Amino acid sequence: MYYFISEQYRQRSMANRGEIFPMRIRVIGAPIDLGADRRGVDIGPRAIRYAGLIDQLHRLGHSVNDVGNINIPLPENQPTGNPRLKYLEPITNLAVELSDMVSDALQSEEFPLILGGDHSMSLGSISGVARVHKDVGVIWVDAHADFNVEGTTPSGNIHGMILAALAGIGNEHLVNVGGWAPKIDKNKIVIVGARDLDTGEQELLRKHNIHVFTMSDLDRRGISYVMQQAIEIAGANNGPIHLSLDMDSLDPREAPGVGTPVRGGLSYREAHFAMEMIAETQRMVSMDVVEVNSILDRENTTAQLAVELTLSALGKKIL
Ligand SMILES: NC(=[NH2+])NCCC[C@H](N)C(=O)O
Ligand SMILES: [Mn+2]
Ligand SMILES: [Mn+2]
Repeated sequence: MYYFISEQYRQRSMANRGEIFPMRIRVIGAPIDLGADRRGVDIGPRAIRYAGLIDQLHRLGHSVNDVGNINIPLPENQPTGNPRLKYLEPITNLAVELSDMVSDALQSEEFPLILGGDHSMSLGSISGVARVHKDVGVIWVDAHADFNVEGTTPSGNIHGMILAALAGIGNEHLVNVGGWAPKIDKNKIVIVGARDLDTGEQELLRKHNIHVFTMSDLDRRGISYVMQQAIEIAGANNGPIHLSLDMDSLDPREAPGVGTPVRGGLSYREAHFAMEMIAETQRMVSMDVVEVNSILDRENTTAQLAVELTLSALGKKIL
């Protein structure tokens, strides 16, 4: 079975050598940092644009509609609320707004590219995609699983709970954002690059049989095998795929500008190849790039890498 699919990919990528599939891309900035402890991811969308995102997408042959950033309230002006679910209210408010923006982009036949911000913004982006593509699967590339709930979180930071919420697990306000749940079929969720899971989170992942490819799996099987499997699971029956790229999936030597760095991550080439494989499928319908923390970054390196990886995911090839 998987030989058949890999043969298909091979032929498709051969056929497209040197050409890209031109798309209309709608760029949406979600400079939220309420889901994480470290201030600095709120500059992420600006840093990614500054690193040349729009211009390079144009050069690749795409057309781009950059609608700017969503307004996010400052943490200083917000009550923290429940310490196990910090800033729940403004985070769910943003999710509703972003969800509308993302489904609107898709209805206008534009590809939503959402720039974070911390990973809590994916509650909105993925809800918006799932409203239009009911069968969408998610490839979550991350050092973390973001599968905590109120009772397992070590930090109270909601960015560590978002994937569980999308699968219908956790606090009802997070789970039912927009008035419906679950957003994603948990059998179509795949985590790639995991290496820092909390104890209660591990139990939840096992209990719900979530597909997780850890860094050990990657060492054992290689990025090509892992991504092939990830694409088959998230994109079952040739279905649509959403990619959520947390920049802390990369090794901190490549991506120092993230709030929660963990050693032993994806290499530069592994990350690019993963993106290239997703591009080859031509089934990605939307993408998030999150957790670029400019205060911790070195000369915008992480934002530049975010741009490079986005280009690979959107069709850039070496030859
Ligand atoms: N999107 C992220 N960077 N998440 C980090 C989560 C870290 C930790 N597991 C927590 O729940 O607090
Ligand atoms: Mn994350
Ligand atoms: Mn992470």
